[in-house]
Amino acid sequence: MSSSISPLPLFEAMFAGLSLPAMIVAENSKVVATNEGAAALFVMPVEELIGQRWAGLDANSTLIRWKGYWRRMGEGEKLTYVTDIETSRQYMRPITVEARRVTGDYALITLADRIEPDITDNEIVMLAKELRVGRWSYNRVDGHLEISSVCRELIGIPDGPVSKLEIGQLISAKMAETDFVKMANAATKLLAAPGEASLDFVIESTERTSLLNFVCHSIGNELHVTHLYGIVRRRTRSDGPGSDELDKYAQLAAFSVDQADDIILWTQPDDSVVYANIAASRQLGYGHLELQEVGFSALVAERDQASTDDSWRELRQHKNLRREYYLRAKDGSVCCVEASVNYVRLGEEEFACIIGHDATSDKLAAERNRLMEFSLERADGFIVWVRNNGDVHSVNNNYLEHTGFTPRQVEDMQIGQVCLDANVLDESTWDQLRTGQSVAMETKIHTASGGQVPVRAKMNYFHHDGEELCCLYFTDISTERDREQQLHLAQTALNKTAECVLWLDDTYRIKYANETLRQFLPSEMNRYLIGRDVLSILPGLDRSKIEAGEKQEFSLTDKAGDVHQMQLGSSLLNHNENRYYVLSAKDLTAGQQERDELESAFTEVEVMRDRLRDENVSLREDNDTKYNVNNIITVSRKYQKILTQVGQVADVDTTVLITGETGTGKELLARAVHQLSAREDFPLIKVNCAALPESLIESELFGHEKGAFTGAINRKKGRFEMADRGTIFLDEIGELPLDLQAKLLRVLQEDEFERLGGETTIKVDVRMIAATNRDLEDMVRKGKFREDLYYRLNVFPIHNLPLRDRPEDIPVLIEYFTKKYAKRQGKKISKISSADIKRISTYPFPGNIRELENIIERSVVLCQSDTLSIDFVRSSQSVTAGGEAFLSFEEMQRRHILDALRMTRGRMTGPTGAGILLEMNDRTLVSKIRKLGIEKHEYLL
Ligand SMILES: Nc1ncnc2c1ncn2[C@@H]1O[C@H](COP(=O)(O)OP(=O)(O)OP(=O)(O)O)[C@@H](O)[C@H]1O
Repeated sequence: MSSSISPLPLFEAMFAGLSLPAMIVAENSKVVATNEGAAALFVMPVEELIGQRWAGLDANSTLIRWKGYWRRMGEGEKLTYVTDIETSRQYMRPITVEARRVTGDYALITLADRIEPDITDNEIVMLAKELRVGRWSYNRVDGHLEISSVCRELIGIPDGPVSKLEIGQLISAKMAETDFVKMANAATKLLAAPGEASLDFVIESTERTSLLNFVCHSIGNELHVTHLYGIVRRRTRSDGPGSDELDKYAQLAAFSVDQADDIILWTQPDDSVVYANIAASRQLGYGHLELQEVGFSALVAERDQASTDDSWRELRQHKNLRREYYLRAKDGSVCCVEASVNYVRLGEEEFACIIGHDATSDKLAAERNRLMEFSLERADGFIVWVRNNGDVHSVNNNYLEHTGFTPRQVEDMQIGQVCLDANVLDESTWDQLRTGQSVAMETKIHTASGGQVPVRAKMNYFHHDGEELCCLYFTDISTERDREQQLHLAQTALNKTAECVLWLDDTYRIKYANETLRQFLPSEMNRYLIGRDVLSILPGLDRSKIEAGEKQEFSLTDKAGDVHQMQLGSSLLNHNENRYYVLSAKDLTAGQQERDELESAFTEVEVMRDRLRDENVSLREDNDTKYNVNNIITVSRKYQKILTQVGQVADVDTTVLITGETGTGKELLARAVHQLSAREDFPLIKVNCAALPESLIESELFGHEKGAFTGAINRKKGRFEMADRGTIFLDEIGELPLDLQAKLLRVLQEDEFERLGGETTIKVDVRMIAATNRDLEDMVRKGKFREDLYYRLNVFPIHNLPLRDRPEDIPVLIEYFTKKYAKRQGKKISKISSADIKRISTYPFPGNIRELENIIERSVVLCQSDTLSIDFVRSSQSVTAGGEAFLSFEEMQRRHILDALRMTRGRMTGPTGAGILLEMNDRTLVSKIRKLGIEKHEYLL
């Protein structure tokens, strides 16, 4: 240091060796001394500076301003301000000035270059930013925490003041639990004693996931750690102790495993868990360290050391296994994990690396799907899924089975080919479906054979795989419709019958009353009829007779006050495990009315006859369907009563006994009962008891086991078994041998029997209808028919009328049979000779409708024109053997048998019977007599 003037001797000593730029300035602002530091700032020698005015060197000052500073310094104030000085190179240099008075006449000015510290600070910040290194420090003594902006950015801490607690919460939310535990452990160690730590962790944010490196130092004195500081930076290629490629891949692998969606667990033969990734910790609800503590056996239900050893043995052998584990989470819930278990050996150590995924929801979904499929394929309904352009998407099996379409045909189908109503799925229906409502309607669906099935359709909307679908669920309502119709017919018949019909329950309360009865009763009584005790309506009735099924007479006063004498019959019905009494009462005083009705029926017949007589009347196009129930043709009012009985009994499971002469249509009635019953969809099995050889009847009815008798080479089902759930029709029941009558009775009573040669008891659910043209009551009296069986069969008797008692049916039957046989024989017959109809109508028809049918069939065969002449001559009794007409073979047999019967006084069988005379087996003769329609009155005259 050098100076020209040295006003103060201390000056040299003060400035010696100081690099701090300084100068002594007098009150007049002249520099009286300075040093090398100051000279360096001004880039000029010390000598040049001395003598210059400070107010001039300070580029922003003037003498006046200097005077002002001087005065303020005189009041003891130290002045600090920033300004610029002009260097010898004429650059302005920013500096910070500190000035204070050192004596009365001088001031000491020290100068600091503002460029260098700013540059250094900025350089550090720039570097930190560039390298993405964040600084942080924590002063434990005063609690001050400082976090640099880079550090905040890397971790995701918002700007502004944050507390330690907030930082802890923020970090734990963004960090995997395993990492957070690692970091907390490191911090605990560093707070206990000075040291350093470096660890990697993953920060997850919505924008990205970053792998960061955290370096921390702690310093302090002998007593405690006072400071923690460190950096946070992004993990880069050159970071960490191993900076080679291997290390990079190891870190990437570790990261991937940690973050994988699959559950990854590494276990060892002692069932310890050495590693669990984030997904495993999260799924099982255990922290990383907790999992290591509890071990694998605590997670797997029913696992003990023996089963662990077995698993390890298997794993060592196969190296890779597929397993399904039910893992128990910390909260007790169980999840199903489908895993691949891999065997890994590192040196001496063995590991099982379990990689699996939570299959609980998959399993539930798969199970639900299986159940859905199962239900759909077994659904009674037909299911069709349709796209919103009308294309069929898919159908269920039931649809294919019932419509007969093949899956291939269905692929190209449109809704219009599925159901009759092509607009069933129009835009407005789709709109309605989209709101979540289901739409229902009745329509018909097409079958592959061109038929149509009436259905009820229910439509529902659903969205599947980005596609709009409508699920149409069709229910077949054809049986429902038929049944409704049948029910309607039966009810109408019941209401139209001339008899009053009542059903009572077993406490004699009225369950049903038909219209005919209601006509008698005053309206207020009608209103409350159902549920009332029958005696309160018909007080004259005798309960005990109802119970015994005996006939009784009582008087009934009608609403007009007229008294009617009624005859009542009753029968007991068992239906659906309930007992009912069916009462029917006939108005005996209504004889006149009946005669009137008969007369009007005759008039009707007369009209019809007239029409036919009216010169070869044309055949009508259709039979009057009003009288056509299951092909039973009649216009007779008397016959209507029989049909009413059929309607009454059809739907109750009662045994029916149909009696009547041969050929009157007993079998037809039996079929009608079956068809109108709920058993209609099951078989009606007919057994002709007269036509079976005696030795085979038993095996026919009840079946036989293999080897039961010679010729029984196979096991065979009997008719009763075949009729299970349906109806068995025992025709000619009067011909059943006595021993079989006993067996039949057992079936009737207990619904069970054994096969011939068999020991197993077979149970069946069969409804029985029996028919006979014999007088069973008479047979009972003569001991030829079991009385108990007779009562059992006679629960609901229907007596069929001979044709001669309903001659009004003859013309319509002729018409019916003519059409039937003309069609069958491919003939065109449009008229019938009216003279012939007149002639034949007086014939007594011992063979009844069958005989008439045969006559018409034969006439149609012989018919050569469009007008039918009835070939009546050959059947007529008026033709004698010696007459011009040649007798038919049948008629000749008939007469021959009649002659034999007359000779034996009607005895058919046995040593003095007609069978011996005719050299015919008794059974064949009986059957023949019946077939030919030979009646008692013909030979017992
Ligand atoms: N009302 C009717 N309408 C049309 N056809 C009838 C009618 N009644 C009977 N038939 C016909 O007459 C023939 C004889 O009827 P069915 O066999 O039912 O009589 P059946 O009384 O059972 O005779 P059998 O006692 O000899 O067994 C059958 O072809 C039947 O179709």
